[in-house]
Amino acid sequence: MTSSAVQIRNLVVHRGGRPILNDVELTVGTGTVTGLVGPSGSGKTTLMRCVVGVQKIKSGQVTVLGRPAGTASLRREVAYLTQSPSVYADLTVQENVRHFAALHRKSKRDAAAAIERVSLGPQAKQLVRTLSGGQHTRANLACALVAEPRMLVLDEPTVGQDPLLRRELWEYFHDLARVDGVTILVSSHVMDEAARCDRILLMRDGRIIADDTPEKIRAVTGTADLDDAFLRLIEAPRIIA
Ligand SMILES: Nc1ncnc2c1ncn2[C@@H]1O[C@H](COP(=O)(O)OP(=O)(O)OP(=O)(O)O)[C@@H](O)[C@H]1O
Repeated sequence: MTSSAVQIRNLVVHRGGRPILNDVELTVGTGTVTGLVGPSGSGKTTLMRCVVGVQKIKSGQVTVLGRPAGTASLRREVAYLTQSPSVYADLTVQENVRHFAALHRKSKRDAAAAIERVSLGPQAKQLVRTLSGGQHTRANLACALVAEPRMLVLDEPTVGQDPLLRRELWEYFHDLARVDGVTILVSSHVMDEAARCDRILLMRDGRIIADDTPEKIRAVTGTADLDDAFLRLIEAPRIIA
């Protein structure tokens, strides 16, 4: 039986007095990898913040793993990787990951495994502030992974990563989904990454304007290339409600 990890109904969010999400409806199946794409400012981060439960909403419902988003018990089950890394700059990678491991009652071995997962073994004893941008993001990811969350919400996790690491991270995300049933919601600006998702949500002006598999999105727009497909959808005449 496929259950849903996320259910969003009639979600409206205003920020700075302006509507940012407009009546978003969404169901995300458990153990799937869903990609969130769309122009800068279209509302991807805001939608992810709603799922994590850190965004004030104007109206609607957001249910995550059967509970209202933001419920205290979800903090251990939903990990959120933001665009601004939240690891401690003056601690080493290992100290950071061990700290998050302890918060989630995980062992030092779990911490070491998470560090290996993101290929930071050689930098384990390095202070976070001396890491490169891509390494910094991976240190943050290791801190999220060590909790073994049931849901991972990742805001552009592969920014600054080289192609080999990007591929490894995506393979790992898919393993987590398929093998462990982890639900993954991930934003990206890179279309070849979006193509790796089971399903793509394309946002424009705070609405989901396309929601399908990469193959179907290509077919519907009559293009072989996802970049072109998205441009066609983004540039299509706006629907007047
Ligand atoms: N604190 C805030 N106050 C007012 N407006 C905000 C605030 N945070 C975000 N916004 C606005 O909300 C809109 C959506 O922002 P959001 O960060 O969700 O977009 P995004 O699709 O994730 O963009 P990007 O791809 O550039 O990260 C933008 O127009 C942004 O300027």
